Order: sequence, then C-alpha cells, then structure tokens
Amino acid sequence: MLPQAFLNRMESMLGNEYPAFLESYDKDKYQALRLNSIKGDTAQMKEKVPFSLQPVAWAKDGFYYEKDDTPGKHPLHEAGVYYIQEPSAMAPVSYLMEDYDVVQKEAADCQERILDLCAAPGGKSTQIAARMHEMYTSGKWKEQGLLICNEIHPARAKILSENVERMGIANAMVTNESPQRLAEVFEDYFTRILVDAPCSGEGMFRKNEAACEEWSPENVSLCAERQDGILDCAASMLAPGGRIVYSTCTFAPAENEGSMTRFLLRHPEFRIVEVKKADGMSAGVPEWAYFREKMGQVLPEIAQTIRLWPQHLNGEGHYLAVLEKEGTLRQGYCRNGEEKGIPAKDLKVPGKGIVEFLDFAKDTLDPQTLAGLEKNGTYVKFGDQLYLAPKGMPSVKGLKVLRPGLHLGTVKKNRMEPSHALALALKKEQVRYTADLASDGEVIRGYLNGGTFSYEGEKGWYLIMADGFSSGWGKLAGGIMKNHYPKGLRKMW
Ligand SMILES: C[S@@+](CC[C@H](N)C(=O)[O-])C[C@H]1O[C@@H](n2cnc3c(N)ncnc32)[C@H](O)[C@@H]1O
Repeated sequence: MLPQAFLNRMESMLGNEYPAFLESYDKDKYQALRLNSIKGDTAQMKEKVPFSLQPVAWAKDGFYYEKDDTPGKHPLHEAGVYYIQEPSAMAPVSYLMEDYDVVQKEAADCQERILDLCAAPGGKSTQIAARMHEMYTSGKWKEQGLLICNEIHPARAKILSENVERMGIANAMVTNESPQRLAEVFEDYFTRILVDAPCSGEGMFRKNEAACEEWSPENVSLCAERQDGILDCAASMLAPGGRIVYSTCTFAPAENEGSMTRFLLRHPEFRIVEVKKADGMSAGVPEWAYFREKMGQVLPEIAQTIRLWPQHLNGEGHYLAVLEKEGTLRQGYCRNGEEKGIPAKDLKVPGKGIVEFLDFAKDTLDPQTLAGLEKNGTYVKFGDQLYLAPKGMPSVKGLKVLRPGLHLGTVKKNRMEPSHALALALKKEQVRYTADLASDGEVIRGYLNGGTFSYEGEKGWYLIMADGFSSGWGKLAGGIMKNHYPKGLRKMW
C-alpha cells in the first residue's frame, strides 16, 4: 500500500499528470542487465547470452530482458558476463563517463581518478569500470585510471567487493569508510565522483516493498540532510575542473531539486551542466526545491537536471544532476601519498615478495599477460595476500580497505594459490591452459557447485571457461579437474 502522505504530495506535484503516474504502478516492471565489456566484445556477448535483449536508450550495453527469463541463475552471470541492474539506474554513469571537454583535454595526460562514494552493491561501480576499460583499450586514455568504490556499511561493502571481483575489474580499490573520513584523506583529488545518494527510495516502491514500508515525511527530511553532508564531502574531494554526478531513486523534491539548490547556494564554485536528455527523460523543476516551504531562492539552472518518470519511460523513478567544479584539472592531492608497494629489497625474498607469484605466472600465464599486469600496477602485500594495486594508487594507510586492487592470490609455503579475482580478470588467450565448457551444460553447473570433473591434458592450473568466459580455477592432475571455485560462492542450481 502506497503511503497516503506520499500520494497526496505526488498529486500536488504532478497535477494533470497524476493519473498517468498512478497507472504506471499497474504496468509490468522492467528488468534489465548490462553486458560487461571488460569480459569481451559486447556485440558477441549479446549473441551468446540465451535471452532476448532490447536496448536501454540511455545506457551503452544496457538491455531489457523478458520477464520470464532468470539471468541471475545462469553460469554466465557467475562469469561476470553481465550485471542485473534497474534500467533507470544505468543513466547516471552514462553522464559521469561522457567525454566532456574539460576532462578530455586535461586528463589525456593526467590519470583519471574516479570515486563512487556510495557504491554498494556495485551496479554503478561496475558500469564505471567497464567504461574506463573501454576508454583505455580504445586508446582514448593513456592510462587505465584508478577507481575507488566506497561503501559505508560493512556488510554491503563486502557484497560490493564480491561484485567488483565477479566483473573482472583490475583497477579498483574497495573501501569501507564514511564520506567524512575519505574527505580527510583526499583533497581536490578525483577527476570524477558519483554520489548515488542514500535516499527515501520512492522511485523504487514498485520493486522494493521495504522502501515503501519505511517511508515517512520525516525520513525524507533526514535523507535530504544526510545528502547535504555527503555532497559537501564530495565537493572537497573533487579536483578543480572535475565532474560530480548526483543521483537518487526518489521523487521527493527535497532530495532532488532541493539537494541541488542547497548545494549550489553553499558551493558557488560549482555549476549545473546542461546535458542531452534521452527520449522520455524530463527536466527537473526549479520551484520544487521549496516544495513544502514554498519560499527560497529559485535557481533556473535546476531545469537542466533530469527526472526519470515511470509514466514517461521504461524504468523506475530516478533523478540525476551533472555538476562541474570551476578550474582546470591537475594532479590531485592525497594526504596519504602514493602506494609504494613491496620494498625493492624484499621483492625477491621468498615469503616476503613475489617469487611464488612469478613461479605461478611462469607455469600458468602467457608472458605478455604478466608484463601487461605489471605495467599497470604495483605489488602490495597484506599478510599472505598478494595484490596488484593500480598504478598511481594512494596509500591505504589508516583506511578500511577490503580490496586494494586486483587480488592475485595467497602465498603458501613455496607456492602460490591463485585468487578467484585473478581468474575472473583473465581471458582465454592470457593463460596456458583452459577447460572450455558449454554454459548450458551440466559440467559447468557441477563445477560452480564445487564438483570435480574428468578432463584430459597436462598437469597444472586451468582457467575454467563457460562459453569462452573465465569462471574460476581448476587444477588438473591424473585426468581429474580439482575444483578451486570459492566455497562461499558455490551454488545449488
Ligand atoms: C542508492 S544506494 C547505492 C547503490 C549503488 N550506487 C549501486 O548502483 O549499486 C546508496 C548507498 O549509500 C549508503 N549509505 C548510507 N548512508 C550513508 C552515508 N551516511 N554516507 C554514505 N553512504 C551512505 C547505503 O548503504 C547504500 O549502499
């Protein structure tokens, strides 16, 4: 049941359009997924996935799937071939990652440093990472760039970290901090920041009953206040000349036009950027900033912000605004300095350095793969866990970090146990041995459930492939492929 106070407010906001808005609650819900360009060519992927896909107008690689399909229960999901995401929720990153003039010109020589401040479960972080990968591999960016995915709640940060792993992302650090704590470390640092703010979730009432039950006018006000604090932190962490995209999944004016108006009045160094709307998107309404109070300074540029209404497009209710900070991009300032990695004197010391990893790489990886990894990263170690932090990565000193970069594996006595993250980040041509399985067969489902299988070949580590997409490790000996799929991820199908 929709709260009456919510309905009353929507009616006074929408006037003649209110009946169409109400009718949208009886329409089918739209389901969508986003193909992951990090894992391969998305045009080919589209042919391989066994679902009928129709494009989402505002998101590259975003597609609607049919309501009877269950892509979350398919081996290609576990291989990170796609991420299931609300179609409207794909819009903010499309605007964050636009090749806008200032960042393009200046950042061509200066590494892109991107922060997703409220990131769990990771829909938008994984979308940002895919766009970064495309910019780098197409040669538009000279460097792969650095992505920091942050989430304040520890349990949600863990899910975020798992999704970063599943999608094969190599250039991301996952942190579990408050925006205030991050702002103490990073000053004028990031080239782009996404603030996908915690909100009252009114736009998701159709899909999320809990949001509907928790709703109250008081909570809307609390959310708006919290958004002010988060946005102030983002403002101080953004480099001059950089871009913030602010987004919510609520209709509440106080959290949308209101949050943006208050922000611009507090931060004259920012302006709203006029961006092209996709078909069906609507303008923000400047006067709504004071919907309840009825008075205050109205900023006409708020009309350049974007509303996504369910009665106008195939998706749930969302809001977004694109903001730029005056100035020119340059190297950002991080109080912690740059990650130095394992000291040179320790690199060749067994147990301390990377000797075990190099042995593993010699037996298992293509030599060019190792060179490619090393070009973009710095080896770092936490206890017996070895990571490759993206080049230019800030030091993680004093920060709660779940993943400082690509997890390479666990160093055991005289050997290396490769990580699941490494498997998901590798492609067929990057390893010596692969076991090629059909994604619709019993063998891959058995593997994802922890089973072994018979296989002929040389002894060693194998990348287990589902229709050509890496899904995890297996170790072959005596014709049996031993299962190295992580226990915590195993599935009963
Ligand atoms: C809208 S959700 C983010 C969804 C995510 N961007 C995605 O696309 O998958 C907002 C997130 O903000 C987090 N959050 C809650 N309170 C916060 C606060 N005070 N500061 C920063 N983030 C907060 C929530 O835990 C939640 O994960």
